[in-house]
Amino acid sequence: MLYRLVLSHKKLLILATLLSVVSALSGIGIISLVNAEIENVSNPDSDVLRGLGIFFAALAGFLTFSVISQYILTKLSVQIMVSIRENLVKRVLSTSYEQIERVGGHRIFATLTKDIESLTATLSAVPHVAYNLATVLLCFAYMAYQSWQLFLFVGGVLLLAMVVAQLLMGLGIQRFQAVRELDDSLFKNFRALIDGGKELNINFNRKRFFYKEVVTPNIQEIKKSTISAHIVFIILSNWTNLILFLALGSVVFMSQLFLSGIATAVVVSFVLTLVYVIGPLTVLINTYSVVAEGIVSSQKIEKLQLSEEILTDQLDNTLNPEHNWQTLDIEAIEYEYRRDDSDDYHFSIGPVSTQIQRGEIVFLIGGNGCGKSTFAKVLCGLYTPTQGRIRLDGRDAAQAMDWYRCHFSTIFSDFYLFEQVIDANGMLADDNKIRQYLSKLKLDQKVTVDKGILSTTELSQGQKKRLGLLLSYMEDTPLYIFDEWAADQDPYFRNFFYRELLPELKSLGKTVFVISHDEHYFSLSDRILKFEAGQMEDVTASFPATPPVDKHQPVALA
Ligand SMILES: Nc1ncnc2c1ncn2[C@@H]1O[C@H](COP(=O)(O)OP(=O)(O)OP(=O)(O)O)[C@@H](O)[C@H]1O
Repeated sequence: MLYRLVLSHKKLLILATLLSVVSALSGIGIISLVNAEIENVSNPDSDVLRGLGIFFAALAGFLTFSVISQYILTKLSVQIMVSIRENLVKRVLSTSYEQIERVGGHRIFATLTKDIESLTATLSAVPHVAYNLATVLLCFAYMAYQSWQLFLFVGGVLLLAMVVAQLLMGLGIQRFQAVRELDDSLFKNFRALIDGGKELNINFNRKRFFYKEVVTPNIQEIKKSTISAHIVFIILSNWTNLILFLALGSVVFMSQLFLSGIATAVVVSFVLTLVYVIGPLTVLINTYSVVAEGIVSSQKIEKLQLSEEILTDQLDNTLNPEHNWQTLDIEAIEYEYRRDDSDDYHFSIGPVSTQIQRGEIVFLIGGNGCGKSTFAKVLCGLYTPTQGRIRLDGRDAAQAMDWYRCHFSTIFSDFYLFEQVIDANGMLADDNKIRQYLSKLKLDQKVTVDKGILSTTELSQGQKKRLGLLLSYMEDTPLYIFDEWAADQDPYFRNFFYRELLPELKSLGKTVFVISHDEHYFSLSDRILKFEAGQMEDVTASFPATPPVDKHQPVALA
């Protein structure tokens, strides 16, 4: 991923690197000028003013090209950072719900925070790496030009440094990988800290246990692993510094011992260039650990198996469902939760076959854990059937999954309430219409709306579900799935749901799947599908369609 991102900005990168080379050349020009002028110090005939003029021209060139190249490279690193963020969000949006559920929300969250941060730091270092690498390489080229024999010697010493550095880098990456795995557990614990706030607050012993036995060991382990990873890079950095000083001293001593014919000016020039190169080399070495963390993050992102196929173009258009569909064929569908090696138990449903007509109210019933919600998730396309297929008016859902899914509006038990109310065209919905439904659902005293944005979603569980219903209404899809919607409602709204809402949706030609344990209302449905241990049976005939007498008055629809 790192590589792909850098490549996608290659034009700007090449331009900035070329400018870096020019700026580094100016730096070397200054050194060679100073070097030449050292020889003129004791020469009374030298043209000092000319030398000074060239010196200032080189300084101006150095400053101009350095500033321009670093400006372009910094701009580039910001662009790359924006690309990483957009790319990851699009990849998560393009990934199936099934895969996200399998990977675990905490891992995705860790990637969206931790890995984005590491990758951004790594890619922000690219400009500095390009600039300093260009300087280092040009300095080496300059040294080789001055004396290839002396350069061969310095090159040999630096090669030794690089081999050791490579080994240390591999070890450092391994240790950062271990830290990154521990970060996933930390994010899981952070999630428990927030989501389990009630339980932790009420039970002191659980709070103590969570802190002492769960979070603290996790944090301590991360501390140990992080230090052990950084030690590698500290050794690496000091090793390279040592080698540089070794090269510096060796140039002086080796030239005396083995290259006695070499001019003092060449040795001085080597020393000056090596001293100059220490700065850029130190910057390069210091970015090692940042680059290592970026590599680990990049590998981690690949492991999540997020979708590669990004919805770039599709996100510019809205999808329109077929409101006048007639039949939904469910043909021998089966679904099996992917086996976890550590888990002996796994659940599967099916084969399930049935045909649903437009405008039917279908109840999905059965005991806890028998597969109703699993079936509903397959039905609306959140899960891909492991066998069988679903056809809407003959069109295979698997061939146009996004289009198929947009026919459904769902409220599952772990639903999320967005503050933005979206209409059938995917635009912010009309305030007057929203207010009408807020009043109908008796939420107008609690929630207001302004330009399609709700004032709050902080409500009681039952109220939240009513607000969820409002969002579903406004989406105006042809099919609805309500997973035990009425379970949290008082008798008034439960009655409203079964006796007013469902008939109203039916009269509009909507098809509604209702997961319910409210036996009292089963007879209000057109079809009843009963689940038992993942198997489905049509039991409509067992529930005669005679509405029971209810003591609660139906709610008057606005
Ligand atoms: N994400 C998952 N991964 C693995 N197994 C799961 C997952 N979600 C549910 N299951 C298993 O599938 C089985 C059926 O769950 P499902 O939620 O479909 O039941 P249900 O009929 O809707 O139950 P309830 O009435 O309690 O809501 C359960 O035994 C559960 O352990």
